[in-house]
Amino acid sequence: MKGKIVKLTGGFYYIYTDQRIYETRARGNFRHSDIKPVVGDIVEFKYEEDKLGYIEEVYPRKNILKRPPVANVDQVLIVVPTKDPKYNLNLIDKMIAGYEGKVDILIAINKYDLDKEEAEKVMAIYRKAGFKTFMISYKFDFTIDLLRKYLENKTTALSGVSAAGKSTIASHILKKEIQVGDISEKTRRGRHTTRHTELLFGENETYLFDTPGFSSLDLDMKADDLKDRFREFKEFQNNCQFKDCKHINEPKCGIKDAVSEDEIPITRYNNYLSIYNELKEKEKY
Ligand SMILES: Nc1nc2c(ncn2[C@@H]2O[C@H](COP(=O)(O)OP(=O)(O)OP(=O)(O)O)[C@@H](O)[C@H]2O)c(=O)[nH]1
Ligand SMILES: [Zn+2]
Repeated sequence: MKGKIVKLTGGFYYIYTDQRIYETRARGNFRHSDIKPVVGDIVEFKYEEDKLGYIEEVYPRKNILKRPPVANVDQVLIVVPTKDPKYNLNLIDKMIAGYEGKVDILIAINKYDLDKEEAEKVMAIYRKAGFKTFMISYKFDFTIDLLRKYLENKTTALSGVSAAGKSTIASHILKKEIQVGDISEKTRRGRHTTRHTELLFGENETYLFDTPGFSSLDLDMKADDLKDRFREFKEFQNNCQFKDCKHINEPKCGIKDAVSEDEIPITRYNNYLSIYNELKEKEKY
């Protein structure tokens, strides 16, 4: 049978086909190959009534993301919490660099009810950098209604730190109940955390991957390629004196000029430098 993996938990895959979910274990070809089925994969599987099924084959993927580990995605929605926990722009820019060129990116500044001014500040940075950016809160329906339009007829992976509000957003977008965490006042950490990735769906062909949060990220790329993962650099790089300008120490750099003229957000440029250095450091070993 052919179906789509909608959930992976405890070594079992849950496969959806013909209005039914089948439980299987990954087996066969996979044991010794480096293809590991992930949520979102279209697979061929065997199943007999009252027996655990198994996956035989993974169909070619449109794409696959490392973080979160999902396949066949149209876009990612990066969820940035305004507060509780406060956003980390360095991590956001790293996430963006990881996705850029692979999959479309949307950004949602969440929990803006907690500090509207702060949320507007962050939104301005990403709008200026050229991203479709939303300011949302489940407390204001119209913000969710607007976002929903951009998620219809698409498969979207939610991505963001723990307690950013991914499950809350999924639940309001899909108008379904999904267990979400309480912020524990003491630790400021989400108490219920999503531990597995699951593909959820709602009206108008809206598919969402709710995924576990993460707090750090290892980028898999060369430091010298990082500049191509900052989309707003493109417009200004022709002003650089050197064709292979890294926009760091070179004289007459179009990117540095754009930063000082406030055409490129300074936080984006500073994070470019720090991620660049981190990648260079890794290349030494
Ligand atoms: N004030 C406010 N709180 C929110 C908002 N969205 C989510 N929260 C709260 O933030 C906490 C964490 O939300 P979750 O939806 O569990 O976060 P998550 O990103 O799914 O977290 P993980 O599953 O751990 O990755 C919960 O207590 C939510 O009620 C919002 O728009 N405003
Ligand atoms: Zn330059």
